[in-house]
Amino acid sequence: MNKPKIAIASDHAGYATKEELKKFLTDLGYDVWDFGTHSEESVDYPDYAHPLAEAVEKGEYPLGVILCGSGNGVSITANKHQGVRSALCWIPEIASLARQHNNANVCAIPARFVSVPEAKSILKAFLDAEFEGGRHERRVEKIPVKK
Ligand SMILES: O=C(CO)[C@H](O)[C@H](O)[C@H](O)COP(=O)(O)O
Repeated sequence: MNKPKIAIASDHAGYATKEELKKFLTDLGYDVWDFGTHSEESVDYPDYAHPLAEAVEKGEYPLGVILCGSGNGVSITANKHQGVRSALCWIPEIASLARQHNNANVCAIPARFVSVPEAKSILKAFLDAEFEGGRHERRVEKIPVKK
């Protein structure tokens, strides 16, 4: 089966883990695009989370991975985009549920609170899970704010 293209981004707090996850994903056969940042120099997470979320929103990437210290800054930013469902994933079980029940398309990882091996396990769980549909489909369809 073809593996989906994956977008990845972080701020400075997530940079080191992002680099490890890029290698991990590439070794698993995924086609990965890095939206930055490209060093540990202090940056502002929206400058990286918005471009990734725009690309996911446009359908250029079906899935994204974003990292910052807590995972909250990047996730809050990404969720401002219609069609993006970013979930804060700190253990593999939550990552699986984010796909199975919420059809999350962006996995937000708190880089200052998980080790690199934990981050890999979280991401693998996210990627291996599938949306279950059914009652969850009805709920996910109710998420967007109706104008
Ligand atoms: O936005 C965040 C909090 O939700 C991220 O964890 C950032 O990475 C963090 O705020 C960066 O903090 P720093 O003190 O500027 O390194």
